[in-house]
Amino acid sequence: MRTAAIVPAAGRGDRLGPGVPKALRPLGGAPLLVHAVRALAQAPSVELVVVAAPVDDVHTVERLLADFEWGAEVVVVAGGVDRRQSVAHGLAALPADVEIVLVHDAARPLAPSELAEAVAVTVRTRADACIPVVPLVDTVKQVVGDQVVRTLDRSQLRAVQTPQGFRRSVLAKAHAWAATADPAEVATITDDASLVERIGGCVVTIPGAPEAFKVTQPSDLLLGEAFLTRRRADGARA
Ligand SMILES: Nc1ccn([C@@H]2O[C@H](COP(=O)(O)OP(=O)(O)OP(=O)(O)O)[C@@H](O)[C@H]2O)c(=O)n1
Ligand SMILES: C[C@](O)(CO)[C@H](O)COP(=O)(O)O
Repeated sequence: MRTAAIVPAAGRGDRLGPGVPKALRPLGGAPLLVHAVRALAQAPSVELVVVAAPVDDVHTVERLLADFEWGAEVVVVAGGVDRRQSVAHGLAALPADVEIVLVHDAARPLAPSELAEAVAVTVRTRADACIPVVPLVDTVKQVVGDQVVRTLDRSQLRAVQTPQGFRRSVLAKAHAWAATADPAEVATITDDASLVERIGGCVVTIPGAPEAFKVTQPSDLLLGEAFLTRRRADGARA
């Protein structure tokens, strides 16, 4: 089954602070987007990577990505006004013969290619949709204003990462629902798996990876540099 990956990369990175769009900010000497595309292209199942770039930066991103040998076809499309629409633009650009789709944030640059492959294999062999998850390490409370309403049972909660994987038909149906549903409801939905849940689809989980953390605020770049330093040291020893 032909597998492709969509990389939503059109966000501004407001929480990271002023600067170029987040996907183009450097980590260990290369833009976040380059790390993310490299990991996907190195996953054996992935034959095509579609990047949804900021509308004003499509040509910049095309030129940036053309400088590398990827081992998979890489194409760039214009992103949308939010993450969901960027993924929808990527979906619209997929060739008809793609049957499995990974969706992976450019903002998770260090997710291992082994994780992408594990997600793809899970969808190929036993699921309509698969997401990597990690347990919560903090106690979690529901709060209104500054008042605690209740403490949640964290043993049943998981933090969700990307790449998320889907049968293409299921992801397309979920996005078609979102395109016609109440915009207020859709605006509360923050990942593709939630869209699939919303149409009654079954989503399975596999263990995520610490390296698949999301770069959201400035301290996350420090964490990323530390992971890269360790990765390079491990590579030099091997
Ligand atoms: N219109 C948008 C908004 C977000 N994204 C992508 O969705 C992923 C997850 O979004 P997030 O981490 O929230 O990125 P930003 O929207 O850039 O961050 P912020 O909310 O701080 O501006 C990122 O890879 C981002 O580039 C996208 O493709 N198109
Ligand atoms: C898709 C995601 O990374 C899964 O955890 C997350 O929902 C993106 O959230 P953001 O607020 O758009 O960064």
